[in-house]
Amino acid sequence: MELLSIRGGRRLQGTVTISGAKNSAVALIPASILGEDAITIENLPNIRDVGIYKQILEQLDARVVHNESELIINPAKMVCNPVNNGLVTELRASYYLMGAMLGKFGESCVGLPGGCNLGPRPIDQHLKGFQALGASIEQSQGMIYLKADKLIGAKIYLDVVSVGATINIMLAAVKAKGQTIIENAAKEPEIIDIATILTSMGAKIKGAGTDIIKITGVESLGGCKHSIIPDRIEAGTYMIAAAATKGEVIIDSVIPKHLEPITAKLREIGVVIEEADDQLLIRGKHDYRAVDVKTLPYPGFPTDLQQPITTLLTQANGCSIVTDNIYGCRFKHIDELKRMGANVKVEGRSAVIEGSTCLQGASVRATDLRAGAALVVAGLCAEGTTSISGIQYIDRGYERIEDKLTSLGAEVWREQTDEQSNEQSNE
Ligand SMILES: CC(=O)N[C@H]1[C@@H](OP(=O)(O)OP(=O)(O)OC[C@H]2O[C@@H](n3ccc(=O)[nH]c3=O)[C@H](O)[C@@H]2O)O[C@H](CO)[C@@H](O)[C@@H]1O
Ligand SMILES: C=C(OP(=O)(O)O)C(=O)O
Repeated sequence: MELLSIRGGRRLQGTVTISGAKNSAVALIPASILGEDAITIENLPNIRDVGIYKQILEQLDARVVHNESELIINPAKMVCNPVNNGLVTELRASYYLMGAMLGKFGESCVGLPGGCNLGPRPIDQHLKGFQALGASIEQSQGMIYLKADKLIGAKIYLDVVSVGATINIMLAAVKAKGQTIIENAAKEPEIIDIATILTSMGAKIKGAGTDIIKITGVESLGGCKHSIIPDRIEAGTYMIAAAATKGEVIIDSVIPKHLEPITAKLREIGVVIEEADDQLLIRGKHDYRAVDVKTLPYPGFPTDLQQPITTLLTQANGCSIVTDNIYGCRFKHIDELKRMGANVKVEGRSAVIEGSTCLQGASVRATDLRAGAALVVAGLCAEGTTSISGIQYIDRGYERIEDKLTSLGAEVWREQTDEQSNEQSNE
């Protein structure tokens, strides 16, 4: 079993460069199959989810060339086979193959997605969108089969604001006949990123980043070159880690606007933050205030940072309440934080944190990606050594985490133990 071990208590200092966004990368890759020509994706994060997507496309006979942070995808010879192997359950974003293959071939047969187990994660809004565009839907043995003789633009009102459904419907609609209108669309920066690549390929999309997106279908799409936006969740994680260790860190290559919900909350806690063009300077303090955090769709506070900020709030004086309005069960990290001495209890969809606590190193288990991030932050500010198992989850979304932290002065290393992992799959 592989462990990530951290000897805590060191202030993080220096500069960390943020990679391209995971949640963009895993949508840009399937978006690339919609064109007739090759697509080049730059600023690609070197993370596990990207590696898995690359394998899935290769199994469908797309030509994929990967050079460090660049991916070239040529879908010319791609085939419309069922995608039913274990790979689709390794990540959430495999659901984008449904929309992308439906848009490209008029049909798709894809297994139900995996991704972090955060409680129920239905895809009913994706399916409602495909159906509105004219697709028939059959579900059997964990596979969703979609087919449309012709996709025709439609007006689709999403019952819940969903990142995945918004992007998936865009992918299916860019080549549909006529106009598609997505109402109550998600507004995350990653949605704009996907609209940008599709537009560069020749699609007609208006309103991405607002809650009404209008897509006018085109006959065909071509190739282009696209650079992925910075990962606001990776950036937020390093901002929180810098604050938790009372460090002084420059978060480089970011879009500060995308980080506003996080910057505002950290300032409320007492962290000093200075903004420059594409950098943020985080200056930690010794005294933090307890605050309440409520996750919401963008531009609200992101659910993907709910777990790491819970760790930071163990270092604040008083009682903080962190409520997850997106995933009410996203609290598997709490039992692990308790092993490290945190005084936290879960009440419904909230974590109630009494601080401040001097965390103690322990052996803990990452049960999902951001639970892993929360435990890394805890390990960095704890006394003694913390050993985290389940690091395949952390590797889903953080590029070279131990190198980046080491360059900031942390003592972090990977190690193999003889112990067998009793990890189940993501599901
Ligand atoms: C690959 C990717 O981009 N993952 C992100 C994406 O996940 P994902 O796309 O799965 O999340 P959604 O935005 O779709 O989910 C938001 C909420 O809507 C619900 N819902 C969603 C779809 C649906 O058809 N029916 C339904 O009820 C979900 O259960 C959840 O409560 O957005 C989440 C919310 O910001 C992030 O945590 C994930 O990191
Ligand atoms: C929940 C996450 O990812 P996914 O949707 O890919 O499981 C995440 O990035 O925190």
